[in-house]
Amino acid sequence: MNDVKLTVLGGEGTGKSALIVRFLTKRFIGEYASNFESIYNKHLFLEGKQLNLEIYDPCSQPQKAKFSLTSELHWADGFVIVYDISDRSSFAFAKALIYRIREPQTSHRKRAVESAVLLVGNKQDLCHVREVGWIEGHRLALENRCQFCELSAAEQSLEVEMMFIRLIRDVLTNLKLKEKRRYSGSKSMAKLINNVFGKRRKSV
Ligand SMILES: Nc1nc2c(ncn2[C@@H]2O[C@H](COP(=O)(O)OP(=O)(O)OP(=O)(O)O)[C@@H](O)[C@H]2O)c(=O)[nH]1
Repeated sequence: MNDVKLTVLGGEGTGKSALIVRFLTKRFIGEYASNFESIYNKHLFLEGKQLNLEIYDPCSQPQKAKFSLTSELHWADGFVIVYDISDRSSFAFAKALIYRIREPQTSHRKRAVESAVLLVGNKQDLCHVREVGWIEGHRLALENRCQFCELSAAEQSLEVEMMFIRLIRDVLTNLKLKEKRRYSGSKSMAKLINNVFGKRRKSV
């Protein structure tokens, strides 16, 4: 069984818990406890594989969230970065998070392949008080090799599900790529050893 680990990050009150709960239960409750962190588990069958999905919902710690994040960055295979389309400051925060994830020393220290990231503009039902345009979100995502969508955890169950599935598919593609690189890496090492020692043996 493949393990897929996702972390949902974003500013305070952007709807991180609402999105996770919507995905897991198809329900929108309205108010969610925000003073403790949780890891949710779900078994999924996708692309012919049984998956053990873990979703980490950190409690809101705005100071910490901005620049430390070290354990989250090492734990997760993929990130959902959430902002609220009716709150510009949450977009600035999402931008800082994306830059942190894409910092060269973060993305290359441990990883052969970049983490999958999906930027979400939540609360689309509040578009009458919109402060962040669709194009801004799209551009930020494009410039940082992220997927992008706008949706409403409050009103759209299917879209929320499709958003998570999209990210999980990206994570699976990355895992395959990593496996392929590891395999071709060990193959070229074997070839190198064979060239060096094989040739020597012939000339003795
Ligand atoms: N209108 C609207 N409200 C939403 C939506 N999603 C979440 N909310 C509301 O936004 C508030 C915050 O939602 P949460 O899911 O607790 O947000 P959070 O990011 O987990 O919050 P913290 O953990 O405190 O940072 C709640 O009152 C939700 O009901 C949405 O799509 N539309």
